[in-house]
Amino acid sequence: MTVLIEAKGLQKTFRITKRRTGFLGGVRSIVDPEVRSVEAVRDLSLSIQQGEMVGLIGPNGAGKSTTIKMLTGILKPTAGHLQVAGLNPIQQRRSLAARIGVVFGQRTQLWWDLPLIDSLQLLRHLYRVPEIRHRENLAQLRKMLDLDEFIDTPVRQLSLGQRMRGDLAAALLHEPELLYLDEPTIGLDVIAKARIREALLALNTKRGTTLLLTTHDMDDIETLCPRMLIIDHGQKLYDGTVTAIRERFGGERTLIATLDSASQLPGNQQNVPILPDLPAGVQVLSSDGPTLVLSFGRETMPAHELVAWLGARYPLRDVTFQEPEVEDVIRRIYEEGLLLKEKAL
Ligand SMILES: Nc1ncnc2c1ncn2[C@@H]1O[C@H](COP(=O)(O)OP(=O)(O)OP(=O)(O)O)[C@@H](O)[C@H]1O
Repeated sequence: MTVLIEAKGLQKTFRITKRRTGFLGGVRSIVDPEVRSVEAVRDLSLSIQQGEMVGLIGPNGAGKSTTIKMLTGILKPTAGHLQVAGLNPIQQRRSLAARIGVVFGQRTQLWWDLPLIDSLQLLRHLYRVPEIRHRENLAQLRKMLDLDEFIDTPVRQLSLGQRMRGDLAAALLHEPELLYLDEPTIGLDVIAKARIREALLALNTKRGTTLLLTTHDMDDIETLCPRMLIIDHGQKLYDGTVTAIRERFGGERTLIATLDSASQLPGNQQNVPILPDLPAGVQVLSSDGPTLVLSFGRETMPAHELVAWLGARYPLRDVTFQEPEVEDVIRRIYEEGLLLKEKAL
């Protein structure tokens, strides 16, 4: 396995000059500036192998964009060691540009007034791609991203989803081995999101392209990224799978049991059924006719034991389980600072 991104103790501190108010304040700000430091990225270490698909998530201001900008050579780290594709992003920025592609969901690298095809032709010269290679590549991308229906349309007239497919094509024309995507599905409808995700998966399987994406959409992570990095306050707080984080912080699971319709359960005043001798850690949340909704902790009781307990006492017709939504788990992690607390211990 080849390591494509290697960062050790990466640090980025911005120095911001605070402006004082009023005329005299303005003069004082020039003579005696008040400087404040923002530690956007702190002691970040990570290693990404060729062919991986990694999601970078974190709340607003966590340090995601700053990290990506350092990895692409746009920003110089304040401290730490960084190698991308065997290169130093700052000292070898031009060589690195030929090996990576970048897509920003909120910005475009296409020429607004030109038909998409013209932008895709122009980029050949910017990236200095030989003509034959460019032609073959463009043909492949037209097919993979379904560009033909709008390739002759000026970029300003494209829908957001079409423009995003155009931007992806633009970033892939020089066949980068590593693609950074910043919010690739932002603002897209469900169908357009699905198309982008399909294209990214195809890119990874067919070309073996390594993907590193930042997103606030947990569906992007669930469909695309076996590995997820969570950063907050500039620190890496988690590096692992979505499943594992759900197991650690997912809290209660839900069991929906449908009993034989004839069975009657005695209820309390709020009409929530009372199940005598309910095992510890299990709670009745609600009921609707023969359907019971129970919550139970994943540590306190294995799911099959709860089904066996119910089945021994009530005529069961059907059972289904619901895991907490990853979206909710991540929201709790941010709001309650769960990983930050762990790191501080
Ligand atoms: N050029 C800059 N000058 C000063 N401070 C900056 C600069 N760029 C980012 N910051 C600060 O660094 C911190 C991290 O910002 P960054 O843009 O990396 O966060 P992010 O995780 O990408 O956020 P979002 O999800 O909102 O895009 C923030 O406090 C931000 O205000």
